Amino acid sequence: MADGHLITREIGIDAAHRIPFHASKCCNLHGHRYRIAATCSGPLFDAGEQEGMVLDFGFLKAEMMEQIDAACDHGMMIWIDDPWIRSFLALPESPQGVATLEQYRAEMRETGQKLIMGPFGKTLLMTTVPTAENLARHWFNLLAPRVKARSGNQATLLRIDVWETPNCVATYTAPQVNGGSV
Ligand SMILES: Nc1nc2c(c(=O)[nH]1)N=C([C@H](O)[C@H](O)COP(=O)(O)OP(=O)(O)OP(=O)(O)O)CN2
Repeated sequence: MADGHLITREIGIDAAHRIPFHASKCCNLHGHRYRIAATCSGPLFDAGEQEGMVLDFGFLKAEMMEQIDAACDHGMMIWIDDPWIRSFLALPESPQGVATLEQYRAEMRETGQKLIMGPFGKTLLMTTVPTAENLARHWFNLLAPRVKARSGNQATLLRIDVWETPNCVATYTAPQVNGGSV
């Protein structure tokens, strides 16, 4: 970690989700005010508009809004294998319904998500159950290359913190911070 500098930017979104196999209330479709914080490290720019910065907070916000807010705010985040998926998407139990789901799955392979306007409005289909842990890892994977690109490869996304309630936070950290190999 170069020079000891860390920066953190936070955004908030309102979104609905459900945890299908949760034994208690969380299997119901319900909403949260999520708080999401992205922390980056890197050397300080020594010239130009970002002189003295790891990465302009404005650039980090713009990327978080594009990657997270645009896809999720005031929408539903639904697991593509949720047992209720056909109801959420109003898909018939027919070969055509099965084909539509297969098509979505194929389109989700690269990014782990697909945004659609479904019968209930903005719907983000996800390849994992939308727990706070999975959301933290998913958003980390989307943002990490954007942080690199915005900083000319100088800054590194270190962690994403996702508060599902004011009292519950899940954190995903970069592999080297976890002690694994990069
Ligand atoms: N490790 C995780 N545990 C739970 C998750 C999760 O994503 N990761 N999610 C849920 C539910 O979505 C639920 O909405 C939150 O659960 P809970 O903390 O029980 O909800 P409260 O309303 O009681 O939260 P307060 O902070 O006390 O208001 C469940 N578990």
